[in-house]
Amino acid sequence: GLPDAAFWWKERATCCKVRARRFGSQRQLVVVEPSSTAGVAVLKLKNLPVNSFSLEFLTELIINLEKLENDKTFRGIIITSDCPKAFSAGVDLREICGKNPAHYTEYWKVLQDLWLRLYLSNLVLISAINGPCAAGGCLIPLTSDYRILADNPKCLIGLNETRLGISAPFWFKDPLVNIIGHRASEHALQLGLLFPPAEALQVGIVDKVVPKDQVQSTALSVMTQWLAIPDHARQLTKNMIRKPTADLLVKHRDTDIQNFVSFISRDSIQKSLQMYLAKLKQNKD
Ligand SMILES: CCCCCCCCCC/C=C\CC(=O)SCCNC(=O)CCNC(=O)[C@H](O)C(C)(C)COP(=O)(O)OP(=O)(O)OC[C@H]1O[C@@H](n2cnc3c(N)ncnc32)[C@H](O)[C@@H]1OP(=O)(O)O
Repeated sequence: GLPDAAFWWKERATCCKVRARRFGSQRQLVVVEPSSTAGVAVLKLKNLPVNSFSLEFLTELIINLEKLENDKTFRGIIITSDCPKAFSAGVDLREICGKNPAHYTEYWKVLQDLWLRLYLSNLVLISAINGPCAAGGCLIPLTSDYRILADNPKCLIGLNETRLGISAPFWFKDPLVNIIGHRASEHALQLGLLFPPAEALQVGIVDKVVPKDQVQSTALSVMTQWLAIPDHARQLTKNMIRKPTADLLVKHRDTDIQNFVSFISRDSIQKSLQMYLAKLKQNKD
């Protein structure tokens, strides 16, 4: 069972709803549609231009995931992007640059919430990665049960944090190690590698590479295979495999937040994030 996580979810769900009311935005940043396959929802990320994780976007994402988790008609979710430029550009650098410790604390808690909600989901999660996917953006694929990447040279995927002068948190590193192994993670994380599709498949950070126009249909056919397994057996097995990794975050959330806030508040870290953001703005196509 998941008593610790269940407790956190209940408490955090209330916080999310309060936060959602605070934003009161008219923009729909997450679109949920039923698919042609019964019991399967397609969740489209739509925070233009690059699905960077703003606090508002994270909040909307968590609320939608919670609704799907609690709706017994759904057994699986395909997560994809509705932004032509990216699957996700990861953490919105404006959320972790030039703000105060209270803001960093709130932001990190919400990012942890998203990770827990995804990693311990009872539903089958398939990432249909139809665009570039960098750093924090990999949170969704790495917590999914299966990853399909579009075969396009622009569709780079990986944890490139070190290139920004920061380090991926342990709860990004652990799923990566679980998926691609210790040595490959050591290499990929230290060098901040962003893998093009063929290399991503070879190292194992994705399970399948298909032409971009087949990502969605492939996700549906893979989902059908996963849904052929009785839910209770699959869920018990998923939980058995993932619980030790999830427990590390559940048990050390507060320390992790403190570490993040003190790390991100350093002048040297702020400077290198600002430089990276400025470089992104210069390198326009
Ligand atoms: C003791 C230790 C404790 C633990 C410490 C933890 C430390 C922190 C860990 C933080 C965890 C994760 C970090 C991250 O996720 S950082 C984000 C990393 N992301 C990236 O490197 C991707 C950056 N983006 C791109 O490479 C490209 O934008 C793209 C996705 C490939 C798309 O390219 P494009 O040419 O099609 O579009 P582009 O013009 O670049 O972008 C459009 C506009 O979007 C802005 N933008 C892009 N990415 C971000 C972002 N992540 N945050 C904010 N804004 C972003 C970009 O600047 C453009 O804006 P504008 O149009 O110029 O205004």
